[in-house]
Amino acid sequence: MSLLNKSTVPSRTGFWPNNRNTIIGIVLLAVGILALPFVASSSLMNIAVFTLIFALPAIGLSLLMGLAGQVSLGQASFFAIGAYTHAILLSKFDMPGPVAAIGGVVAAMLAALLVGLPMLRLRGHFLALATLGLGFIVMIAVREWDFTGRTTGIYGFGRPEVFGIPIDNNGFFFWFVAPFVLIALVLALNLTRSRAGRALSAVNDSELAAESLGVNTYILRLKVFVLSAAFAGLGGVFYAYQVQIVSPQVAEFHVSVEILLMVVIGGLGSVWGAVAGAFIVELLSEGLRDLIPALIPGATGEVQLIGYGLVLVLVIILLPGGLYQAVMSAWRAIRHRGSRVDAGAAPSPEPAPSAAAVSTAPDAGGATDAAPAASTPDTPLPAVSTPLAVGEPILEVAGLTKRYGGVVAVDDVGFTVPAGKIMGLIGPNGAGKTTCFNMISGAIAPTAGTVRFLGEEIQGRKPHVGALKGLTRTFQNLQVFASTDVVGNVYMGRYRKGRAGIVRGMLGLQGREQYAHEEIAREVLEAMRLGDVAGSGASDLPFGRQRMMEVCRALASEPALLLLDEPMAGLSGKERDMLAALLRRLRDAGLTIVLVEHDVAQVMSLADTVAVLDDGVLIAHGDPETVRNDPKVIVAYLGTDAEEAEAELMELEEQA
Ligand SMILES: Nc1ncnc2c1ncn2[C@@H]1O[C@H](COP(=O)(O)OP(=O)(O)OP(=O)(O)O)[C@@H](O)[C@H]1O
Repeated sequence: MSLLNKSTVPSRTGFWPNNRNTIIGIVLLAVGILALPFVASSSLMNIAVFTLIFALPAIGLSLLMGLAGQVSLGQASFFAIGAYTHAILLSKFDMPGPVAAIGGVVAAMLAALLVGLPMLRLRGHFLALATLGLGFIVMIAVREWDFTGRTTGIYGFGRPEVFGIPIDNNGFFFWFVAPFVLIALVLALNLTRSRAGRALSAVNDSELAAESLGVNTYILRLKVFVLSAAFAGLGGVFYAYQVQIVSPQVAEFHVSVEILLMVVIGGLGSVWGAVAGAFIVELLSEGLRDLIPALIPGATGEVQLIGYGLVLVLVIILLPGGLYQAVMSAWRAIRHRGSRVDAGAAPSPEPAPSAAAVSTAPDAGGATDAAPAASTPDTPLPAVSTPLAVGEPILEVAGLTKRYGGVVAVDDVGFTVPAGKIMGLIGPNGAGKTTCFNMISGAIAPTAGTVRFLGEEIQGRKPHVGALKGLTRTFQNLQVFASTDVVGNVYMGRYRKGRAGIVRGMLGLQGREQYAHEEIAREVLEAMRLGDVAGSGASDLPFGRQRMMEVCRALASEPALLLLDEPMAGLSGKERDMLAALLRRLRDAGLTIVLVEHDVAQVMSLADTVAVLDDGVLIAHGDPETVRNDPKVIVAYLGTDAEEAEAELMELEEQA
């Protein structure tokens, strides 16, 4: 079983991990680790051992902060829990080393579960505060509790042995820890590139969009928090072995700051960076230990913390992306220079237009002159799921109400959407259309009323509940996953169709599934004429193309019900026509669509039924012809003067 992602299905563009580079990196690191004890001085060996020990909690924190976007100020508490549990199991319960080590890791994970269960439901910086609090609780508890040896700590346990050989010098210990760090590194790298890792990044970019594609953000964050604690606990186990005494010092706040510094110096989100950061902080710590007493006679640990603080501030100001950013910039500069030299030596025949050039074409909507591909019946159509026969009720909304204080945004709205049909939801600005969508999709909870999707009540449930059953949406205010490219965004649409979780992701056992989903994402992009920008950064696209990309992302999920919130806003005329043609074809293929749109002419020509909201109230619902001629709609939607409104309607009809 390989620990690296592997698949017999190749990725066409390197969207998925470049295993070759990872393997080269790991092999170089392993060779360095093997050689170091032969060449390093004893002080360098000491730094190297602590680098490996602290690389473990740093890797864990980099997953939590860089990938999941959750700040923890208490990584030292999980490190300490791992160290104390291990030491106690060894010294007080005479447990074998491996069992005590597993005990240390499990105890750290359980503590994380206890803290994470309530805290990860909250948004913002609550986790940072909770972990800070946990850090103080652990520190005070171990200092005051007889069982943990109060200020003296736990000591008197043996060193590890491998095949009867005691690991009793720095060189051996370094080799003893190294395989665990290498494995942790590979597992973490695999995770960042896996379905779960991509989902975590997506949650970090837009929690709402990720939820709306089926990601259970709470559970995913909780899992990565517990995983991060497991890495920290393992680091604590090795620390206990190396130092041979576990005292309250290990749980102090400055240890958490050190680990945080490692991750920030290395570059948030870069697993390699966390290891490099661990080395730099250990060097720095050694340097500050000598430098600070020389500068300030009698200075102790607290002053060292000021040194860390200064470095942290400097890194954040001067190099916010850390070492990772610096190395990547240097690498890009070298490659750029290399390609310039090549170009000067031998001019290439016909340079292909770059994706970036395509994406930044002057046409704001990104439209091209060629005939819209998706409007022709022979162009491929994204798959849809059709759980019901055409005409059966797929979405039933009753008494839906949303109050914001005195404002009634949506007032007792009810309608039924039949499967395989398009329903237009129109109304003047502020009528309550988006609020309705938000309640149907689960983005907000209604004050009253019910939403039934495929016969199940989903009102007040998180968006992933409906999404997993096939309810997908787009957003009026675009929700782009800015940290990835266009195909990466559309791949996330496939989330509900995937199965691989965190463990499979870490073990790299999901390549086939990933590549298959990537292929589907590309096919959807091709069908929507976005294939040329598949590799471009999502946030580099012009507005109109970002909107189309969101539609692609929703379609990639093979929805049964698609909620489109103003999908035509910002699109060029040709793109609107293309989208309208595509929606018709999707409807004919069995997809149910609810469309909020200000382009009334398009809605009237597209929709099978139209519902009209005005001031939160449903004032009309029926076929387009009836709705168009409804006096309430004419007055409420187009103005108070009925004659003028009639004239405008005629104009719209002509346009349609
Ligand atoms: N979070 C909120 N707090 C208070 N009022 C809100 C909130 N969200 C929406 N509203 C109000 O609810 C009403 C309906 O807003 P909503 O955005 O649903 O309308 P809309 O029909 O989608 O408008 P538009 O076509 O301009 O997007 C508006 O009066 C709006 O100001």
